[in-house]
Amino acid sequence: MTGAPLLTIRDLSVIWPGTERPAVAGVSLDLRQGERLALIGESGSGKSTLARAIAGLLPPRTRLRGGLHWAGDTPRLGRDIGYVFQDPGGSLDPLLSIGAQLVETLRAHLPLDRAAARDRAQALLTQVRLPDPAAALAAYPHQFSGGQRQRIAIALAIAADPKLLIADEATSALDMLVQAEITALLRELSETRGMTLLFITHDIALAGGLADRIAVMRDAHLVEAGAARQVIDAPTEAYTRQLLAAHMDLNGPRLVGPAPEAVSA
Ligand SMILES: Nc1ncnc2c1ncn2[C@@H]1O[C@H](COP(=O)(O)OP(=O)(O)OP(=O)(O)O)[C@@H](O)[C@H]1O
Repeated sequence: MTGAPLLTIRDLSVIWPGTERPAVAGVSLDLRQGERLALIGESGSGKSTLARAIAGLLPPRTRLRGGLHWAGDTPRLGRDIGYVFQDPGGSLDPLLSIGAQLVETLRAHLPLDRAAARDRAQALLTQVRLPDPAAALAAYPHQFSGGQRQRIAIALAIAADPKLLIADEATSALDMLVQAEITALLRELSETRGMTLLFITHDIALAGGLADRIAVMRDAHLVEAGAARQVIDAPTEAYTRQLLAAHMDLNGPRLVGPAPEAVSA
């Protein structure tokens, strides 16, 4: 179930340093507590820029207009907001064991001694379904597959129990089977923790299988936002219909339905 607004975005525009054209232009959108919102649109439409604005991850000289209004205190990245990037390498230090990275992150945000942090690290690796979590604590990032590294990056992102997790094309570099597994994991984590999920993808089918609501961006603007089923079954915008048609032609999986793991063969 989704609840009260977590974040209200009003007329937000973002211009990157050294550029003149807004990468996000006049976007208004609400993010509700506990919901899964998919942000879709083609490459360059402004999805990551919007996500970075929400996470406070834009460089200092970025020009920002309009408002981001949080319910409660302004959240801190890493503590209240978790961010998972397309390339898990961006979040993982190749020279540190997985256990050391998780313990460091946990102790930076929570009042835990080393032993308690290590127990919590192992529990997190269990939650993201990494095989043999105890052994994984002593291993290094290069010893894992791309999908496993992404599971570890997700464990790091949720370590401090954030209220919002942003998955920015987090499954795009993975093959289809692993992509479905990671998407199912993100759904499960958001459900069991009551954590809001902002899922960014250019894949409307993936969005439909995961999200409560879908927001569609095109050329820096938000062109459509609504319940996932409504956006997919009865899109109001020609651009959304184009995105759907492009996917239909690929004869892809059903667009709205149970999580991928629950679909019978
Ligand atoms: N670091 C940056 N400096 C300057 N301009 C940027 C930067 N990052 C993105 N942009 C510009 O902002 C616009 C929106 O890009 P953005 O990455 O937000 O789109 P996107 O929809 O997330 O695309 P993709 O799916 O390829 O990541 C593009 O014109 C892009 O060139």
